[in-house]
Amino acid sequence: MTKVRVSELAAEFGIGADEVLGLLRTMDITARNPASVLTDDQVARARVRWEREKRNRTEPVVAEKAPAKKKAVAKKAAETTEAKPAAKKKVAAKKAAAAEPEPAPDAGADEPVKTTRRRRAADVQKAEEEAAAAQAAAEAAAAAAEAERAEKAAREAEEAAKAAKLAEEQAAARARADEAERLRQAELAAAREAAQPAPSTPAAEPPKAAAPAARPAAPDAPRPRPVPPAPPRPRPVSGLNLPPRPVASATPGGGMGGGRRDERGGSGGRPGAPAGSNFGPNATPSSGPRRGKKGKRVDQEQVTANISRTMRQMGGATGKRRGVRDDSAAREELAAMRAEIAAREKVTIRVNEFITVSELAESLKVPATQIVAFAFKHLGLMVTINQRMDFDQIELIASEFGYIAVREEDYAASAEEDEVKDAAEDLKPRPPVVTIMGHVDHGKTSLLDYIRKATVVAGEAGGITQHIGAYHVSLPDGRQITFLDTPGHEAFTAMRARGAQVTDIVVLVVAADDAVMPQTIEAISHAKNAGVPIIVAINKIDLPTANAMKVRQDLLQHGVVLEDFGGTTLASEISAKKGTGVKELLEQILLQAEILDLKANPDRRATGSVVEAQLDQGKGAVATILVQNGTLKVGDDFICGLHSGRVRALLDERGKQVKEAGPAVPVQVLGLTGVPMAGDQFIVVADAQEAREIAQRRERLDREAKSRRTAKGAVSLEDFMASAASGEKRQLKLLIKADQGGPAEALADALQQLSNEEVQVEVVARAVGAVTESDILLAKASGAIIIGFHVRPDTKARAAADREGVEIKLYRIIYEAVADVKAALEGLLRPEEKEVVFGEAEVRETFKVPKIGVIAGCSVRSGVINRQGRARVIRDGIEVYDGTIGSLRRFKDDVKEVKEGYECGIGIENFNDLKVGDVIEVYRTEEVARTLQPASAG
Ligand SMILES: Nc1nc2c(ncn2[C@@H]2O[C@H](COP(=O)(O)OP(=O)(O)OP(=O)(O)O)[C@@H](O)[C@H]2O)c(=O)[nH]1
Repeated sequence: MTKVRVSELAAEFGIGADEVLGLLRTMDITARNPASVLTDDQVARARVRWEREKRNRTEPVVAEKAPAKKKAVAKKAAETTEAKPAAKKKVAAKKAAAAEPEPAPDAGADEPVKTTRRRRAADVQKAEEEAAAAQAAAEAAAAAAEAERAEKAAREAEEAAKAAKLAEEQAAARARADEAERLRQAELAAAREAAQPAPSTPAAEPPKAAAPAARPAAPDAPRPRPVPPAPPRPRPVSGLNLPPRPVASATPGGGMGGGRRDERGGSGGRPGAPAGSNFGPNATPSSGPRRGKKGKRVDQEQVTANISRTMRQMGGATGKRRGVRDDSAAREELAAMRAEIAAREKVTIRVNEFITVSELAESLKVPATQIVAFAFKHLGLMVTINQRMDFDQIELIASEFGYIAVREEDYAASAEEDEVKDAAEDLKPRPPVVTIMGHVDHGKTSLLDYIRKATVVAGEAGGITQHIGAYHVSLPDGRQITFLDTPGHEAFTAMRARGAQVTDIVVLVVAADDAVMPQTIEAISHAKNAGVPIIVAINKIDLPTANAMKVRQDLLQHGVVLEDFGGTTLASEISAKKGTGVKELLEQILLQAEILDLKANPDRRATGSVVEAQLDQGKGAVATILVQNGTLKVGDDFICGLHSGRVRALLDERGKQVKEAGPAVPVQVLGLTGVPMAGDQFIVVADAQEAREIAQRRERLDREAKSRRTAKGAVSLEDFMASAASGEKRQLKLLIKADQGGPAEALADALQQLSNEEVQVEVVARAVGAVTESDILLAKASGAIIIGFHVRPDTKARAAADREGVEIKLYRIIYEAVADVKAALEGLLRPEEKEVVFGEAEVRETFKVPKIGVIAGCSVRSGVINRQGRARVIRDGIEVYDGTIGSLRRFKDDVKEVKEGYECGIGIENFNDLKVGDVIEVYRTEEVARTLQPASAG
């Protein structure tokens, strides 16, 4: 970890250390003084925040320029009218007042004005009352003359408009739209003014803060007599928080600007366009229900709505007198806007939050390595190619590469379902939902297993037998906790990526004989980003090398302040192996849950999230749903991701049928029309027809979104050869998985060295472990081929590879892998040896048979175990032996084959190290004549 002090960060940002300390405070990062040392994670977060802060700071500056310009225009208009008869001057002053942007505190209001405003604040109430009285009295007197005056004022306003013509021409098309609206407001204001009493009352005196633009028109010019110094703006309007009409007239483009003001970095911005739409009280309302917190993202609908509103406004303001000229102005305006939208569309990328670096790279059409380098250099973030990023980071990176990132909702799910708010009295306490995270081998699985076994209530038939991705346990006192049985951050982020925030508490497992490791840090930042409290489980304290204090101190370095150090994070010292301290850990979880005051309403239609889903040969599509609110019952119609259905049956984690499941209870749901994705929302609806319609709509939206994405197809070595033969310069991307780190590196090096001027080998990722589904997805996204060395794909990965068309090449000798890739590079691929897997059996028990060796009592998981085939033994996804079957028996009989679902005894020739849990895969190899396939498109 590099040490970065606050003062160094301040120097890097070019601001004071105090300011950095302030920034850190807003991010809940404790740093006492400029010499305080920050962790890498904190530095990275501070950089991201500062980048955002910097942008926010620069935007108002740009915005302020426009008001200044407007002010000048208004002043000019006022000055022009100054020379004209006095009656006109009044209108000009009025107009100038109307044209003056709202002197919002951030719009650069000068200090005296502020002081005046403060001084007057106390008088406001009184003045208001007086003004109201005066206005009421005057209204009666002025009513008769009102119509005549209004007409006159309208004529004057037209004159004023002519006077402002010069200014209008200088302004851009947008300014013209503003002007039209301003004119309309001027007419209204003039009419209103006509109804006001002529003499100034204390209340009628315009406050300087409210109408500063009136001043340039008034000060030195001798006031022409016939017209009394009529108040440009009546005080009641400005003094109170009433809808500030004249100010509103100053920024009719606020709405327009709302849709256009995202021109960060100047993209698409036109000179003279009033960028000032992000100031003034009406700027925000006019920007509509914008998603996201910053309100500066492009919103196509918003822009379109603004165009039509501008058209309406222009039509309303022009009337017959200005019809012809403004019609063409409107057309011009519209054409300019359309061009602008089209230009912006070109640099707009639509992304789902939490897309991976490689997906982002694909959208930005740059190599992923550039993004990795940029994130490291400028944001201080160490990202890997398949790491997911949050929207702020995506937005920053996209803007660096000249794109505007727009958040794309998955299937606009929320808009469709009516959000029923629960009354406080309907809410009842619910169990907490816990996810266990931590570094590899720190003991997550062991802890989950121990809890699962230890907390099974005595007498519960069979205990927890099914792995359904989640289970809930009852403590002796009846309190319950739900555990998501998918340890690791991937499941957590994958669910968050789809908008499902199901976890209430994260248990962070750190091995006491190790230290805080990269994945521990990652887990901390995942939990913090999601705003989920952490409980630390310091594991393996039974080991003599355990040093719990070191773990505590390490965690402090990473912003996790345990209770012992005066923080709020709870921690337990446990041994997942022996069960020591696990009870205390569960107590802490329940304590934390009490603090969180978790509640849900069980008496409503259920909503939940998909934890896991798969296609079961017997049951069809099956999904584990964690009910988040309401109660799910058999027979309920529902919509789930892109699918709909009716609950046919509900199964709990013991495989038992249940009739219903309440909040925070996980259940397996049967009756889906398709397999949803983890994190998909599950919503019970009143009407089956409605569910089907929503599902169809979502499917269409999903298809559209998919086709928008520039998906790259999967490649195979054959494809690569074909294109190599056609003479294209190509890149062969590889994803390497090996049983150990050393061979992975060695293989990567050896393969990369095959690159030459015409062809290049790029290793997109190398890692240790079995080939998993996420490897397939990464390979698909980056157009890579998977090279497995001494590892096997699991069943899910194999299915995914078939589905996605990703090629997996498995090797046991580095030389063979290198030779194959080399042959592919040279366009000389040897006939392919294709492997056909007959079936898989899982070892349930082992027996030592004298003179024969170890026989494994197995259950055939899939396919057929065939005596003729070769057998390989797989332990934890890693191949440990490859040989032939020595004996295959069912009961006492030797058999040729055993089918799925049956039990049998298997002996492997010359291999006695079979263990419970091993998988025996039986296969045969075939030599297949190589065919060149056309490149498949995604
Ligand atoms: N001595 C001791 N060993 C433990 C304890 N908890 C886990 N282990 C061992 O640590 C190793 C890793 O434990 P796992 O539970 O598989 O760790 P994990 O974090 O789930 O690992 P991954 O699934 O690979 O991420 C296993 O060999 C466990 O037996 C413990 O409390 N004490």
